Amino acid sequence: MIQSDKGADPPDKKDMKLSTATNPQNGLSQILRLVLQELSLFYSRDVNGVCLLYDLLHSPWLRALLKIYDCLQEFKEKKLVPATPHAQVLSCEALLSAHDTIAQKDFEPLLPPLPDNIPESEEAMRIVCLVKNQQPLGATIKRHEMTGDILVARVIHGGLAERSGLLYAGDKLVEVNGVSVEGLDPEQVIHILGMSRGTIMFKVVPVSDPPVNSQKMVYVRAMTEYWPQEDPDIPCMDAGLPFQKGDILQIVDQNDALWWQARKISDPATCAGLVPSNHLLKRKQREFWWSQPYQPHTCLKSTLSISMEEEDDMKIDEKCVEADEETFESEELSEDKEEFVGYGQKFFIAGFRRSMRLCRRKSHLSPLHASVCCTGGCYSAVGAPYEEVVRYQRRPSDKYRLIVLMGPSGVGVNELRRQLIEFNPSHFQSAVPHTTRTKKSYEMNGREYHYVSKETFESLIYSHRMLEYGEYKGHLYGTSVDAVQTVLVEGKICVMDLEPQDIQVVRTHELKPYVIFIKPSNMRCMKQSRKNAKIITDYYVDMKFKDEDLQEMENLAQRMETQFGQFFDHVIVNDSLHDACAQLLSAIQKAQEEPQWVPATWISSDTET
Ligand SMILES: Nc1ncnc2c1ncn2[C@@H]1O[C@H](COP(=O)(O)OP(=O)(O)OP(=O)(O)O)[C@@H](O)[C@H]1O
Repeated sequence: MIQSDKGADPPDKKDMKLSTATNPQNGLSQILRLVLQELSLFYSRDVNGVCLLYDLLHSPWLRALLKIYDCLQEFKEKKLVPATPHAQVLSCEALLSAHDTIAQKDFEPLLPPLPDNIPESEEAMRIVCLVKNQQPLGATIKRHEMTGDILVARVIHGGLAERSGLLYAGDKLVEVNGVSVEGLDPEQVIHILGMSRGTIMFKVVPVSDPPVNSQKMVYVRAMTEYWPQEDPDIPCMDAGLPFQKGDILQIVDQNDALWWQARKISDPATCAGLVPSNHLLKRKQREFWWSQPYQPHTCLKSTLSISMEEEDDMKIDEKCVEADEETFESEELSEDKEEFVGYGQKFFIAGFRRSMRLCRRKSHLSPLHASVCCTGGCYSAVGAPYEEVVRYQRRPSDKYRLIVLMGPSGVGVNELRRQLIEFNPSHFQSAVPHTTRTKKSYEMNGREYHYVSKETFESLIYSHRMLEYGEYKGHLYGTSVDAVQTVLVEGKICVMDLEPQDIQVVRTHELKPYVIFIKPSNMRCMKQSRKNAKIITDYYVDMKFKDEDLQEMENLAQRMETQFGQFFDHVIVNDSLHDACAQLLSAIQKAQEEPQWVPATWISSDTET
């Protein structure tokens, strides 16, 4: 304890030396020495508290501490050198030799030698303990048809069993939690497993050649949907992976010819699930197709172009009858009058002929057209169920990807396209369509249309150079690949609208289309947002949308999504025009600048050329 002692001797000079004996550069000792000197002047005068402070600073423990401090300081300033010149080499060698001694040591338990009289049929067993948590074990079992053995049928990628690295497809199950599975049905074994809590112990006879998955990862786009709950053939319903049209799947295992293992890229953390192989799904599609009542050309094209064409005719008549006074005042659109919507703008925009889409839908389907279109329309019924895809990032030197807009008539495809081009005409452009009708006095070849003969037009169709076309009032109209290429070669983004059944024609490595589906929002919102919008038909302009028109638009949008949803890269709901435009701009930018999934054939074709 440190105490103040008024009767203590006055400070003597020897003590001071102790402090000065320390390194003169040592600031701490120097300060202490000066403080003590100062205090000593007041010591004899017994100024309040001075004795206490003096004794404190003069105490032996403080001086001892200072001594230690000084020694350390001295030691710090000395440069340390190894005891021997080869100390570093020696220490390295010592470390390596320690490592070798430990590494050579056999840590396996010493087992007694095997007895000589083991029967040859005796099988090696493996005991596997898995701790069951919330997730499934990730393995399926089956009974061997001949022997009745219970075997591990497959181990699901990313599941508990696979992560343990101890269970393989083909392993024979002998016991589960000490219960022999001999003679049991797989369902009974599943029941035992279901009742188990915590750690589950399997006794298995390991398969002689554990399967090795050497296949490369493949990514596919699902061209159809699949619901394991509705598939009586799936080996294990719980292990099934449901998917919808357009989902991108990572195929992680194709060892089984019938059932692959896959994961959705939108959900990479989950363990894989069972999906039918390409071959099996194709067979299922075919069986389903044949089981349906006969419908000549079930594709959307036929319903739109033949039956809907007639429906549309009727509806237009009805609309004429039901139209209110305001509508009756609208003028009939003569062929010569403002045929091009493009003329009303600040500058001329090609490819915006009034009712261009309507004319395509209402056109009488020529036999030529019917024969070509059906391949695309019927494709989804029995086409490839999976399409291999790869990530594609457009390089700055590459041409822009073609932007395709599609949606039910009246949803606003043309409005959005027009707004986009008006927003930046030097960046976005439409392709100039072809026609077989004669040029009018105010038109220019290559501006409104490319005016060609019927023979030329038909040869373009037969050589697959027409992306879409239709017949209207005896004339052919359409957009060619070359017209689109002209825009792309100029370094601009070509934006075109297309009927869904023509989609296969544009899906080429040459154009690498990015398809945006424009969708109506719900009826309530549509009624509100289309309050002042006008339907443009080839009979009347300025006719308001009626509830039936909006309902028809919604129904058609649903049919398009059901039948062609797998081809849509992006979906925009056109409720507020301003928001839809903003979304369109951002989607187009992403399509051109960010990596996207595209058919693998588009990229391999690139390398070939
Ligand atoms: N979000 C919207 N809000 C209000 N009106 C809209 C909206 N989108 C489009 N419209 C209007 O709806 C009408 C039909 O649009 P548009 O002509 O673009 O349809 P479309 O999809 O091209 O169909 P079609 O090819 O049959 O003409 C136009 O008058 C357009 O201005």
